[in-house]
Amino acid sequence: MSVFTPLQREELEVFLAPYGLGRLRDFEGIAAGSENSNFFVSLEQGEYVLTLIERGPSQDLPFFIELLDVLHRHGLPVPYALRTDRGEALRTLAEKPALLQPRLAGKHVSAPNPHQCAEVGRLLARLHLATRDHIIERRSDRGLDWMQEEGPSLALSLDDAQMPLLRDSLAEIAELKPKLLALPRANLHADLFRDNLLFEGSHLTGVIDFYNACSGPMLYDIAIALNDWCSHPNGEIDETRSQALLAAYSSLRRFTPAEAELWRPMLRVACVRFWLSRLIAAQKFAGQPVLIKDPDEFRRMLSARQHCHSALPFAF
Ligand SMILES: Nc1ncnc2c1ncn2[C@@H]1O[C@H](COP(=O)(O)OP(=O)(O)O)[C@@H](O)[C@H]1O
Ligand SMILES: N[C@@H](CCOP(=O)(O)O)C(=O)O
Repeated sequence: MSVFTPLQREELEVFLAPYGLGRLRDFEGIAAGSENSNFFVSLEQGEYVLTLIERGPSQDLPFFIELLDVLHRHGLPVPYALRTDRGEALRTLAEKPALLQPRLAGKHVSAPNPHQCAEVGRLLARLHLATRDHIIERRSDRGLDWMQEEGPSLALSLDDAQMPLLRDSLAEIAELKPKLLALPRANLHADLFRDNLLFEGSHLTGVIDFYNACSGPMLYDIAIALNDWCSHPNGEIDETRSQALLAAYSSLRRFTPAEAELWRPMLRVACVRFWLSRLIAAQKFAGQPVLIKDPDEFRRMLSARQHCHSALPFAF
């Protein structure tokens, strides 16, 4: 699944020629992923990934290209867009916007250890430090406004046991929104899940899938990552992994008192965001051959975040 647009060898050869990376050796569609068509492409000069953008805000592609250029210049292992001999990054193939990027080494980790969580924390801090002084503005299309728009009708579709949890969380978001939006900002990955990072052992070798990247409160990015990297299956936080991630982050950027105060609510906001998007996806793609992630994972997490004791280290 997830090659929505198959490619012929001849059209790919024509597309690749202006990059000057040698002849096409081989290519294959990538089964993982759910949004775009991705291909591993082997050329004489190395290994690459070709992405055809299938859906989503294609008018925002210049934002993603610029952000990835900035992060690449700061030494982060990101899939920046390669340029042709005419300097073009964003091109067209099979009538879709197309980008060629370096193939990053490594594999996804499904059961992370504390060392890997510390790498995630350092990576996030580096991403935020690289962008906070020159933020490239992009409003998230799944931000607080979106949660407030989509949440109430989705709450009505839940059973009586689940509805109050979502309804109360939406009320908390409405109450805290001005404070949340006033937190220190930077560019965010905003989807730093396990399936968007690559590792070789405990060494982080790649961060991919920037299509949710935006500008916003850094704390939100940390909460999104921590929920996915440091939770038990029942939704409770794994304290060892969580402390490893937060300590590594704060060794590069210290947390502020406002961030410390809003940390637990922010963990809940990050749960609501993905609970809602998974509920929507489950309704929209029901019965279709599309990877549908379990919405209930975030219901359990949100429930566990009602009474969690997680705290940020070293806030001043
Ligand atoms: N630059 C890259 N280097 C190595 N692997 C990549 C790269 N980009 C994508 N992949 C692989 O392709 C898969 C799907 O990519 P992803 O960006 O998550 O797709 P989608 O946008 O469809 O969700 C990833 O899980 C990863 O295995
Ligand atoms: N990582 C997310 C999927 C990305 O979010 P989306 O809103 O762009 O679908 C998840 O695991 O739900």
